[in-house]
Amino acid sequence: MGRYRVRVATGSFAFSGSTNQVQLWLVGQRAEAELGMQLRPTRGQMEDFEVDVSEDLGPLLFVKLQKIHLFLKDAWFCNHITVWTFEKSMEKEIVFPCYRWVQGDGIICLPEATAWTMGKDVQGLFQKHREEELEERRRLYRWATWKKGILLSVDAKSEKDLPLDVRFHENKKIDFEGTLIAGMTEIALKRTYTLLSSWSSLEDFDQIFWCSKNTLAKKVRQSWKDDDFFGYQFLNGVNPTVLRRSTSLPTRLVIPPGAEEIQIQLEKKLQEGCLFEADFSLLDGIQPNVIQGERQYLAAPLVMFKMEHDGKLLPMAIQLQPPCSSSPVPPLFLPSDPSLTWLLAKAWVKNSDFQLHELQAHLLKTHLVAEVFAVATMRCLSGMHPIFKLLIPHLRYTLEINTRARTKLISDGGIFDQVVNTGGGGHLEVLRRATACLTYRSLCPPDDLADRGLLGIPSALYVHDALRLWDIISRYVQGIVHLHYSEDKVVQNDPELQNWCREITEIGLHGAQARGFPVSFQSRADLCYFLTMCIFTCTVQHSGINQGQLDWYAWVPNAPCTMRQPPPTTKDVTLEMVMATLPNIQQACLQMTISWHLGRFQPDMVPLGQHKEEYFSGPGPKAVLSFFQEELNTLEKEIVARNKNLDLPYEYLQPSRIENSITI
Ligand SMILES: CC/C=C\C/C=C\C/C=C\C/C=C\C/C=C\CCCCCC(=O)O
Ligand SMILES: [Fe+2]
Repeated sequence: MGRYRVRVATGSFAFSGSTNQVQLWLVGQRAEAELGMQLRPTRGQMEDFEVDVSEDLGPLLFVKLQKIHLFLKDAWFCNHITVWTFEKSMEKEIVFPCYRWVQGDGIICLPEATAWTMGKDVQGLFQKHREEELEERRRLYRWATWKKGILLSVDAKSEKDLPLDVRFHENKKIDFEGTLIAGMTEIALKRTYTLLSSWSSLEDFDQIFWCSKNTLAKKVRQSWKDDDFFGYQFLNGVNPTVLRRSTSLPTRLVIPPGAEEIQIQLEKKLQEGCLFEADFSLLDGIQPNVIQGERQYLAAPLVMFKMEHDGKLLPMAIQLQPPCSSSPVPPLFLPSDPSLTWLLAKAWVKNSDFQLHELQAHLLKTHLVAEVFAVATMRCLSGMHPIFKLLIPHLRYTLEINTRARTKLISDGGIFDQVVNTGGGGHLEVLRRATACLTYRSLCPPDDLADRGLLGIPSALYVHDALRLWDIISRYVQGIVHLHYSEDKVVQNDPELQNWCREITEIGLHGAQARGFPVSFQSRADLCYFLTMCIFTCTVQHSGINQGQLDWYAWVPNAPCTMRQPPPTTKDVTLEMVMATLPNIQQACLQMTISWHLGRFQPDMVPLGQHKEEYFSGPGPKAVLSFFQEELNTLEKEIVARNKNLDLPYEYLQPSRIENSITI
């Protein structure tokens, strides 16, 4: 009974509006009313109207909507519906978030925005809605085993099989596909340009080093041979995930006869606590690719580093293959070796680092893990659930980019098969091995960085920024969790949440409880830690691992995607051997293009914490989000100020450059 003002907000990106008409209902605790109006939602518009309702609806619970079409079904992207009621001359605003496509002619039911756990709904007002919603979502988002031994993924053969709500919007799709076409055109031009020229010296890589490069890439081209630049990359480059402080000399480090001096030096550095290692044993025994009939080669190196007083990390020794009883002790390559020998040994390390970076750190530990969070969230948490509202902005576009990776990047005949030496199946085995040793601790920087002995190193900029961001995210998460869970018991008694946790660990992560992942949450603290890890992985960690592809991989000799000759077993290395080993022109061009495609700034990127969707209602969650944004802003300023004094600014974890979800 009374007058209602209704506002319908339509999305602003291409095709958000609809030529179809929309019918609305208001559903209250006592009755529901069909609003005798039909509107045609216009892109980017708020459409307001007032209606008089003769029945007493009671407190509003839902808005229902249905799209009516005559001929053409024209999807509509609804942002939200807002209703104002007038009671005792007081105006009350009630928001019904949608942020979804309204398709077909089914009726969609939008509950009011207040986040409710099931336990809070003592009258069971929303129970039926939640059950139906989750039943529908479980039908739409199904788990699939893409390859045995790898994390489960969403069931979609191509991006076209995905529900429209998780597809790229038109602008993102055009940008993604357009850039690929531009990249392929660039390769064709480079191939023509290099057709008649030789490919016999390192400087010949300059012939393709145009387009797809930037300031840092040019610096890499200048400095890639320097030992301190090589070491720097293990702290603050595209892959800061392999380095660890040594607590003893690695057992695989067998010292060959005549190299006893290096053992003394290593032991000294170990005593001083400044010996570090990067071990690529995970690659040992992986079958290398065969590209266009030519066998490629792989190594599984170990690099020992020392840290100088000024924070520089310098390589001391490189062993390219682990010792094996049937072969002579592998040589140790040293900075004192002939310059080309040492350079080739470092190039082998960087090729191995490329594999672990892209497959373990990037694909598995950000993209695929985030996909598990996304599928479990869609299957287990109602849109009314506070944790759904918290996480959903951090899951945008992840299912589509991962589906594209499975069809174009790591697929049969995909980019890995075409130009990477783990391609042709080895890359899947690396993913399997990395999955088998994926631990919860390794996804949580306070644990991971402590385990790797990397705390308290002033020159470790990734470490510094990652820990700051972890703390900021954890305060944000705590703010939201404490608003909705008054005590640990409420966490324990939340069936949707507990089911979500179990589905992630037992199903999506493939039985990861033995590796420390929880199967239930016993306290608010447990829950906050896990959610901090989820958001950190989907935002900070991915940005730290993804953006540098453009900078560090454009100059191909710095991180070759494949190696065409076996690793050296002696110190006699010639330029011919180096050039015959590094990628050929075609491989190098494709590496540059794909690195640019994946690492460049995304035009539609949403920075961390800056999403515009308002899933929550009320002042509490708004204040928590504002505080999060303030803290990010303060960190932004600190990082900018710090970077001003550095030769090589570390910008990947500057909050304005961190994307709110994994979209590329
Ligand atoms: C030379 C290869 C360089 C880097 C790529 C390696 C790993 C990246 C890891 C995750 C990226 C995730 C998703 C990317 C999705 C699709 C890429 C599409 C490439 C398509 C090329 C094409 O032929 O269409
Ligand atoms: Fe990525």
